[in-house]
Amino acid sequence: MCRPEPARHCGSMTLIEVSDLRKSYGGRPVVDGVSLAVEEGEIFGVLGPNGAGKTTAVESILGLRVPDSGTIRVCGLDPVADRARMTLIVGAQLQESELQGKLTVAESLELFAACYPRPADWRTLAARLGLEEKLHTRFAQLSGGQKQRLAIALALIGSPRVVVLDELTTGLDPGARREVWSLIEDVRASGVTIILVTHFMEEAQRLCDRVAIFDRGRIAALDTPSGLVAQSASGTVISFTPSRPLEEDVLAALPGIASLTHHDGRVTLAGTDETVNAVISLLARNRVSAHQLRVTDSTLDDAFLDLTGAEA
Ligand SMILES: Nc1ncnc2c1ncn2[C@@H]1O[C@H](COP(=O)(O)OP(=O)(O)OP(=O)(O)O)[C@@H](O)[C@H]1O
Repeated sequence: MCRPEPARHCGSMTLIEVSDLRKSYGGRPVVDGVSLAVEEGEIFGVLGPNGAGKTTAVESILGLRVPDSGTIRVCGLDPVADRARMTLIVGAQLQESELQGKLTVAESLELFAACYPRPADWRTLAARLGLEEKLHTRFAQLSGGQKQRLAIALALIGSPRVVVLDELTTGLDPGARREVWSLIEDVRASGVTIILVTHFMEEAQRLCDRVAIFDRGRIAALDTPSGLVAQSASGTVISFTPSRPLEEDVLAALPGIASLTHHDGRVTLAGTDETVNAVISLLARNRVSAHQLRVTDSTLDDAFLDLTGAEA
């Protein structure tokens, strides 16, 4: 069995291996041949539009759903056949986790700690997650952010080697979301491998070492956040209002150009760095000045949109 190891060894060892995973509901494939590998110590992001199969895939990795076919190994264990040993290695915060409303934070932590042979010290964990002041508050009285912190604490109580966080920050205000992000970074720094299912591009960009973009049950792309952005068809966008009109066919022939639009006298071109340089030379050659010149790089949002056709 894998033993917990405190240091971060990103890329040193494959901890989770999924090969050709398939799952259908009512004859409709919702996970359709997914293969991926998660390395020890990384934060692996799972993104995708609603219904793309993210939760089905992740809950299959946890052994909570039985795949139709394919293989999954977590630290060498089969999540379904080795369910008991899996629970000692993997912690999870799942979508819409709810606790009995009358349980206090301390009671919940104590109760969950009692389920594991080598639990983390729940008081230390509560302090680390900023729940010290709330130990005697009932679950029903906690704010959304405090409930999420408790969910992270409960996912970590068994000293897991891998933790799965599904839509951890949905429903949180931007301040609470940022606080949870730094908690996740602390958890990663302590050597825990994290699978993070999220709808927030900023969250994925900030936290994830690699991201799999799911679309209709398949992985549409798998790369680092910056690798995905580089794959985006939008590339670099330059927009400006020229002091006098430029010839359409000259603009359309610029190197690396992916798209050209005009709106209210404003020209917008998507392309590459080469396109931007060519636009600047063209303007200079023709003694045309550019008002409100803006150059922006595409973001993970653009990559998501290009790859799935859906708004993040
Ligand atoms: N137990 C089930 N029975 C029938 N259909 C299901 C079941 N679980 C999921 N589905 C269907 O499978 C598809 C994928 O669902 P899943 O929850 O895995 O998607 P998701 O990518 O996590 O979506 P979201 O971002 O909305 O959480 C959806 O169309 C869903 O309705």
